[in-house]
Amino acid sequence: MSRYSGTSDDQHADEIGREQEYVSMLYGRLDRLRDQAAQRLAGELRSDGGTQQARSQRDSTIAMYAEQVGSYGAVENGLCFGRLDVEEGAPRYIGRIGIFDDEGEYDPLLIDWRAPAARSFYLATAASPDGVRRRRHIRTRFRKVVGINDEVLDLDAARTTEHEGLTGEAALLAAVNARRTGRMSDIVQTIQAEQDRVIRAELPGVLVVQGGPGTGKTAVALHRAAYLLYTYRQQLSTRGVLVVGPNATFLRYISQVLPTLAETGVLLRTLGELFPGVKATRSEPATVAEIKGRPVMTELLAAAIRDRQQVPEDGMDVVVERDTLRLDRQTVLAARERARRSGRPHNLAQPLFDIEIIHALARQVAERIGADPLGGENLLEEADLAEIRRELRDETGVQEALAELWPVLTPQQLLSDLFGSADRLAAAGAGLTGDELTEAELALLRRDPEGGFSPADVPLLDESAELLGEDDRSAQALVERERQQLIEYAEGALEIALGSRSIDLEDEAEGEILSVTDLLGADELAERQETGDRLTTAQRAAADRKWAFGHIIVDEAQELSPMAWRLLMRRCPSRSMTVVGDVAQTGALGGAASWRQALGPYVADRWRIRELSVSYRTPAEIMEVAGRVLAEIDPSLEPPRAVRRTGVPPWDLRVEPGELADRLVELVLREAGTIDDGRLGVIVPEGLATELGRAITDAVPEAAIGEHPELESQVVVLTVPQAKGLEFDSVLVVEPERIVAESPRGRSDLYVALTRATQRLGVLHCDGPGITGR
Ligand SMILES: Nc1ncnc2c1ncn2[C@@H]1O[C@H](COP(=O)(O)OP(=O)(O)OP(=O)(O)O)[C@@H](O)[C@H]1O
Repeated sequence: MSRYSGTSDDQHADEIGREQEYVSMLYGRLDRLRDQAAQRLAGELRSDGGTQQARSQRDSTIAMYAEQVGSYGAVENGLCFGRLDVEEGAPRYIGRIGIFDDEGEYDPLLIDWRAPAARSFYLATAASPDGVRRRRHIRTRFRKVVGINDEVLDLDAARTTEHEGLTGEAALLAAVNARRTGRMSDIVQTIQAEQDRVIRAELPGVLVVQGGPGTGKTAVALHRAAYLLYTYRQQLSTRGVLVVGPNATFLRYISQVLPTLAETGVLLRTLGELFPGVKATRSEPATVAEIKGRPVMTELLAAAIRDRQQVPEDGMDVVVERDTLRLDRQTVLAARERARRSGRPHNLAQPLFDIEIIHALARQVAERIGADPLGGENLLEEADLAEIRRELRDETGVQEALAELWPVLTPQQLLSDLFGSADRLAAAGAGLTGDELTEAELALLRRDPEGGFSPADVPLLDESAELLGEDDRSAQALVERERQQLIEYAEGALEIALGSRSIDLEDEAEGEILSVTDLLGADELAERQETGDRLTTAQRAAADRKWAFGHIIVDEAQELSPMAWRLLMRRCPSRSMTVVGDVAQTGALGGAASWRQALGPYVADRWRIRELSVSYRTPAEIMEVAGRVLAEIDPSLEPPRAVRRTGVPPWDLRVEPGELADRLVELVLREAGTIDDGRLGVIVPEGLATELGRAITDAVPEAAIGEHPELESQVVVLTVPQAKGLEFDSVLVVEPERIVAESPRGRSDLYVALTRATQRLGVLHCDGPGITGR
């Protein structure tokens, strides 16, 4: 399909020289743009805000310039990476951002890779050149052009191609063979056609991107976020984009990609971070997490809430001053029915319950103190009754009774109380059938109330918040009080102003009130307003449980439980989502067996799927080994096609159990020596992680181990759940059979472990036949 143009060394050097001139000119423009933005930012920061409205505008201007300064800095490396020579018109230079000539006709000097005019850079082929004669990849280091690769698109070349379907083959192979750094890089220079179609798919609806390991799902998902923000900026800048990843280590691994694409406003979160105010770090067995992920949990939580709406068998006494009032069972039952019938969530129905109980108690008091000694009607009037009710509300005994019968609950309280008590669990689970949740499973949920929450608790907290209803009356009351204060202030000032001027209040009052409040705006109210305004969309979204995102991207989505999907769907009422994963790599017990099963409850069959078929990470030699494991998981699944061979076959080494640690250390040292400044991943069974980690750090002190290993270290020791989504130049897999035995979905975990290497794979095992065949 393509051919590299044959040029002499001199011609090549000339070409590089010419491109250098152009690229230098672009960097000059970039510097000017950055300086301008920095100056404007400094100017805005120096100016005082003026009116409240002006301050708010100034804040968004400051945020805009600050973002511009940041993104002009972030695109420094590889600013311009491509050039298209077309049949008609001047060559088009393609880069990370768009830059225009600010003199004359305002021509594009550099076209943003996301713009329609850049698209043929990724799609044009010899068979379908789309007006393109030549595609050039420009390689730069810092600001220096260090190489160019040309493809001339003509049909003759199409017949001689080796790697069918690849665009920018030389640049692509250079990228996939490059040493890893411990941080994911962007792929903007070498996006392939099947990936481009995913990245540029339209915004609405749920798009599933299914693909085997190393097919670029994560890379594509992040580039799609950048593309959507560019193309639908208006729509998405106010609602924001959320990217959900499997764990904190993975999010750190991908965190550089969007900034280098000049996008800083995307919120990256694990599922465990999606309930503001809760840090879900508690660990728990996979079996417990699986139970918590089942849809039946909604019923369990609803029952747990109903169980908190108490009706004492024998009624209860309420001590008020020196008197004892009686709440009989019937009265409490009637109050509960009333409150439940309102259909409001628990916390919002509480005031109704409260009113019923207070009325019943007030009637008792009235009967005692207002009874007519002559046997006539009660002597108290409605105003007296109202006073009695007011006083009752302030009584500690009444408040305690109300809190016992119908407590206002936070989601955290509800869950801690439920899981902390066998009795509460039994009461909540009483109405469920054994098919939904067995007694033994229910008992597994029991835990120490101390110790915080686990990631699998987060969807349950969210569900509880929905079922309980958030009692934002106090927040609303505060806002209302502030508003009233503002009006009173303004009215007071207006009176003074009016006293000294004779104007017609009818005509002028409204405008006058505004200007007076403006004058008073430098007080604390305005300050509070200012802090609110300065938050970015991502920050506001992170702090707000009910935030509705404009688009959600879910990576490693196969791991999500049904309860996790419920949470995400709540955060995305528009159902504009990109769901990225591989059902063959599902590790979590409660994860998806199919996309239909995961998404069906929310969008029925209104979702579309795109498949990625080429693995850019895993070389053919390693893919053959991994493919055999995949066939054991499901013979109908096809492994992705590897983009290259490395000529380095994967190997097995059988060792005696007593010498595993020593031999592993030897191999770590050997492998580290073969990959220069690349990265070595050692993937171990969970049960051996501490012991082997210690043996390795004794020999290589800078090796990274533990719960959040530093991926930039040359040697990193991890378990399979930690290694998900990551990659290393060389990988050592230790005791594969133990990895299989230990994990809930054994073979899938082994498949993940075997597909983490970009170059070299070795397997160490104590028993069994080995898995690489060498
Ligand atoms: N078009 C491309 N050009 C250059 N490199 C690419 C391209 N596509 C993918 N890669 C590289 O391939 C590697 C694997 O990509 P990525 O991690 O996105 O795959 P994945 O499908 O998410 O894998 P997994 O399912 O194993 O997590 C990354 O190093 C990525 O940069």
